[in-house]
Amino acid sequence: MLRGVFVTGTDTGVGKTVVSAALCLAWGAAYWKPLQTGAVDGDDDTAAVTHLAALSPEQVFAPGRVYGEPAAPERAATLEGTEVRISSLTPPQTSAPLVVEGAGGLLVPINADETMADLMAALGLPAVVVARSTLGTINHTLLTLEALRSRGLPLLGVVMSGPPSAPNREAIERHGGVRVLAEFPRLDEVTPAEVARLAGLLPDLKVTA
Ligand SMILES: Nc1ncnc2c1ncn2[C@@H]1O[C@H](COP(=O)(O)OP(=O)(O)OP(=O)(O)O)[C@@H](O)[C@H]1O
Ligand SMILES: C[C@H](N)[C@H](N)CCCCCC(=O)O
Ligand SMILES: [Mg+2]
Repeated sequence: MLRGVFVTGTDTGVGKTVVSAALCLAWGAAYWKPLQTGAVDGDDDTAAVTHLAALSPEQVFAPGRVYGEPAAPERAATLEGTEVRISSLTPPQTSAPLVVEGAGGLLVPINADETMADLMAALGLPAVVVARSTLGTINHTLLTLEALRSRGLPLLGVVMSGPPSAPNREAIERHGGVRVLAEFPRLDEVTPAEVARLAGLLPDLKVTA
C-alpha cells in the first residue's frame, strides 16, 4: 500500500501538473507542491490541480514556499535573499494518499547542496516519472531512472505525455526495467473533463493513506 507518490519529470513543462491532477482524481488523493517558482509569470500548480481535479479544500495544501523567479528553487530563493532547506519544509498531515509535485526534474537544485532527489528521499514516497512521448525521450527518461536508482530511491513507474509512441514506450520499459503506467495523449484543451478522461487511463494501483 502506498501513502502517496512524488511526481517528478524528465524536464520542466513535461506535464507533471496534469499528471498530478489525474492521479488525484484516480486515487482520491490530496495534493502538495513543496516548492513553487515562477509566480511572476502566474505559475501556480496548486491552483491548476485544484481546478483540474476539482479538489475539495481538505484535499489541497498550500505550497511550502512560493518564489517569483521562473527558475530552480535555489536561484529563485537566492534572488529573494533567502535559502530554503528541506528540513524546514513541513509535509502536510492528511488521511488521504498524497500526490507531491516536484519543481522541474529530479536533480533541480533546492539550495547549494540539496536537490529534488533529496526532497524525495526525505518524504519517502516512490516516484512517478513524467516523460515526453516524442523523439529524445528514451535518453532523458533512462537518465532519470538511473539517477533514481543510483540514490536508492523507489520508483512506481513512468507516465508518458504526448502523442502515443509504442516504440518509445517499449524501449523505456525494456531498457529502463520500468512499468509505463499510462500514455496520456495530447489534449486539444486541458479541462477538468478531459483530465478525468486521462485519469481513467491509469491502472488501479493500491494507493492508500
Ligand atoms: N496531455 C496534455 N495535452 C495538452 N496539453 C498538456 C498536456 N499535458 C500538459 N499540457 C500543457 O503543457 C503545459 C506544461 O504542462 P505542466 O504544467 O503539466 O508541466 P509541468 O511538468 O508541471 O511543469 P513545471 O515544471 O512548471 O511544474 C501546460 O500548459 C499544460 O496545460
Ligand atoms: C519555472 C518552472 N515552471 C519551474 N517551476 C521550475 C523549473 C526549474 C528547472 C531548472 C532546470 O532544470 O534547468
Ligand atoms: Mg507543474
